[in-house]
Amino acid sequence: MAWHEEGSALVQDYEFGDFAGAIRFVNEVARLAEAKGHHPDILIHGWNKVRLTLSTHTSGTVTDLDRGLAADIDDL
Ligand SMILES: C[C@H](O)[C@H](O)[C@H]1CNC2=NC(N)=NC(=O)C2=N1
Repeated sequence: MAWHEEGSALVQDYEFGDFAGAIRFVNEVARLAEAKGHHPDILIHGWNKVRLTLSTHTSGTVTDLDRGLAADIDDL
């Protein structure tokens, strides 16, 4: 999977083996976001799927803060 632009945001979709796997991933992302002070929109759907949407609230655009968080999420 890869990040792609949707509107003025970076988006990536994930699928896990089960709901617990999706929640574990979301918790890892949450810890990362808290540490960086920069947060994605997180959608948990379809039992085992997660959609992360990244944009910078203050500008309404994709900034290096988003690109940096995306790269760190890829390293999880
Ligand atoms: C006060 C707090 O640090 C700010 O509101 C942070 C929180 N997390 C954030 N996350 C994102 N994606 N964009 C922001 O502009 C932003 N601002």
